[in-house]
Amino acid sequence: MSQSAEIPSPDELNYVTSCALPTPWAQFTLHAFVEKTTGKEHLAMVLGDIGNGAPVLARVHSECLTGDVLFSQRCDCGAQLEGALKKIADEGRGVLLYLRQEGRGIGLVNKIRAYRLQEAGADTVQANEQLGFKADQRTYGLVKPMLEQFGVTSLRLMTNNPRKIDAMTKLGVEVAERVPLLVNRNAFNQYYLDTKAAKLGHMMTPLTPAPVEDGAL
Ligand SMILES: Nc1nc2c(ncn2[C@@H]2O[C@H](COP(=O)(O)OP(=O)(O)OP(=O)(O)O)[C@@H](O)[C@H]2O)c(=O)[nH]1
Ligand SMILES: [Zn+2]
Repeated sequence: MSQSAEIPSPDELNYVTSCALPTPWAQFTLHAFVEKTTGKEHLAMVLGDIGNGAPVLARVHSECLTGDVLFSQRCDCGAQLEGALKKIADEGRGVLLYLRQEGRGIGLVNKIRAYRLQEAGADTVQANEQLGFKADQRTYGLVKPMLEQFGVTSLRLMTNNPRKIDAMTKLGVEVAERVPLLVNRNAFNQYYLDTKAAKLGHMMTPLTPAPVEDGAL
């Protein structure tokens, strides 16, 4: 399980350009970056004044073509993407980084291989390992220079993944608050979500409100 957070040298990432991106929930600005060594195109969707120093509502989202685009119910990615954009729109301020590390870093075709192994009985971690990969091959080093582009140093991070929070901290990006993103648990993904909680440490229990003291109401 590697989530190393090496900071790439500044010349590994090019900021290229931006455009308006109207969505059903708000009009974002879409910013394009290119990773020099791989040619991978990474994106940032920005809403409001995020460079004013206050912690920014943020989602660091890893690509999941099957969930984000093809409506797959095998995972929670598409619903998390939509939920995060809606939350940012509700607040009128925030950023979503869309990182092109499909399949926890193993790529789309290998993820489909992994799904086939899961249909034969492996869980999501075992399937990666049977293919010769670590459970999670992602890195988050690009997050720092992407956020620096917008003057952002502190996040209210929408995630259930404690290792993502650790990775941000190691990069020198403050996580001022974790905002849970619990969406779309269904019959097709409950084993996957339970495996993430059991083996990858995801926090899948809803935060309960603090108990109300007697006489407080
Ligand atoms: N290898 C593999 N990758 C998967 C599988 N299901 C989803 N993914 C990928 O996992 C990534 C999303 O990882 P998650 O652990 O769901 O989410 P996370 O971003 O780490 O955590 P959250 O912030 O709580 O959503 C995306 O890149 C998906 O393509 C699977 O069964 N096998
Ligand atoms: Zn997914």
